[in-house]
Amino acid sequence: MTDTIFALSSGSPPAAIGVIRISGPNAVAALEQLSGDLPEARRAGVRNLRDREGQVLDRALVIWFDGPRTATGEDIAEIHCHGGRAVVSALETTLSGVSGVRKADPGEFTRRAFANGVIDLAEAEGLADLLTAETELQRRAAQASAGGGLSRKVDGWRDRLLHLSAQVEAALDFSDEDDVEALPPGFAEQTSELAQDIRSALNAPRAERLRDGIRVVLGGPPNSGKSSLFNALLDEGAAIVSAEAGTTRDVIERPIAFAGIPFILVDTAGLRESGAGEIETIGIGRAREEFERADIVLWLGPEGEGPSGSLEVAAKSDVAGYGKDSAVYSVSSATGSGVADLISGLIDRAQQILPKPGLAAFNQRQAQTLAEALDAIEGISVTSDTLICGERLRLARRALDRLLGRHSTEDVLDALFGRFCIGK
Ligand SMILES: Nc1nc2c(ncn2[C@@H]2O[C@H](COP(=O)(O)OP(=O)(O)OP(=O)(O)O)[C@@H](O)[C@H]2O)c(=O)[nH]1
Ligand SMILES: [K+]
Ligand SMILES: [Mg+2]
Repeated sequence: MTDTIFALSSGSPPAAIGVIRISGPNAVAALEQLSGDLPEARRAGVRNLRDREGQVLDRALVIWFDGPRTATGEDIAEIHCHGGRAVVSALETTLSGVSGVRKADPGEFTRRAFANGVIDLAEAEGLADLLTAETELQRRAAQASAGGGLSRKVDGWRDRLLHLSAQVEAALDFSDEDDVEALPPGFAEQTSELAQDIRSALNAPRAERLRDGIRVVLGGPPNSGKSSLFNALLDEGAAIVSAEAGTTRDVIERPIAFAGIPFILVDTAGLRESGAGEIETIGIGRAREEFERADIVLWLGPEGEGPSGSLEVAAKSDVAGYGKDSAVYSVSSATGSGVADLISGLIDRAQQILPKPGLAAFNQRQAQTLAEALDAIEGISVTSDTLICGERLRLARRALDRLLGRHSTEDVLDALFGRFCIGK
């Protein structure tokens, strides 16, 4: 029989309330051992919870849900107790003493939900992202995946593949009669439309872009005002600023959200050909590496001398700076003027790079399986052998099934569910 698992699903104690979740065949019996009797299913009730000696451990709200119409697909019981460390620990000890009941591994509740078909793999991934979401944009994208938006899209493609397969089957059935395996008119078009839809989804930004944030690297010669601008954008004194050329020698990065969009600001050592000491020279090498990794480079140096594609910023606008004609942004970290405009500019750029707000975006793993599906579909042409068409459609469908976790391997599952904390 399946183990019954439990865990503190709320934040770590001490807290006002602690929620202990129990899931599995013995969940309801385990709760009843502590509470003596139970309210009706799906109705909350207040009960004294006792240990095996009959000592009252806490007076708490209890509720239970009969499976399979639950979050895990199993029977679930919940204890909403006082969130003190000792209260929670006494209840956990008592629960551990109930036979067939043990503490849950990280992500085990969600893994059961997946195993019992309550959610598919794409929804589980969305849920993992939702729990780690730190900005509004991350939350909305994760919500869309967790809510099944992405799965519905993939299911739609899968239905279209099934429809195409049916046409191939029909063509094969008739083929002995006149030796012509004619695919119906429209087959080629439907196939290429489907390929086009999947291709455009693949060309859209990946979900990881949202998770990792947009990397904005500040570059320029020593003393061009990079660290000062870095601090002004962060609104804190994270980086050392001084009149001495070569103040910043290492790469400093800080995450920040503008308009709910996650950014990583990166301050670098000023670039110079000579006069730099050993440590600064290493820093300059690192700065150049950062330019390669950057999504956006803000160039504070002389016009046209920055890495290609960088945004020209005229810094120190309160005093004579480089006086760049082509500077898109003119800022003064000393007075703050132009900083808000620069931030809006960063937001605009980020929106072009990131998935559209509220739309579920495919992550790297999902994109990989989508690319396999696309590859199989692209190999189909009207001139191909009908049997080969059928096989390719089947391969494409298998890839989409893997995306949704219908044929997932243990390592994929371990990697995903390991991302969850205990209690989820
Ligand atoms: N007036 C004025 N001075 C500024 C402004 N920004 C920076 N400075 C001054 O310029 C000098 C260099 O500033 P930093 O921010 O350290 O320059 P940096 O580019 O980080 O320099 P390195 O780390 O050495 O490469 C300091 O004395 C700052 O006070 C500004 O907007 N206006
Ligand atoms: K400096
Ligand atoms: Mg600096």
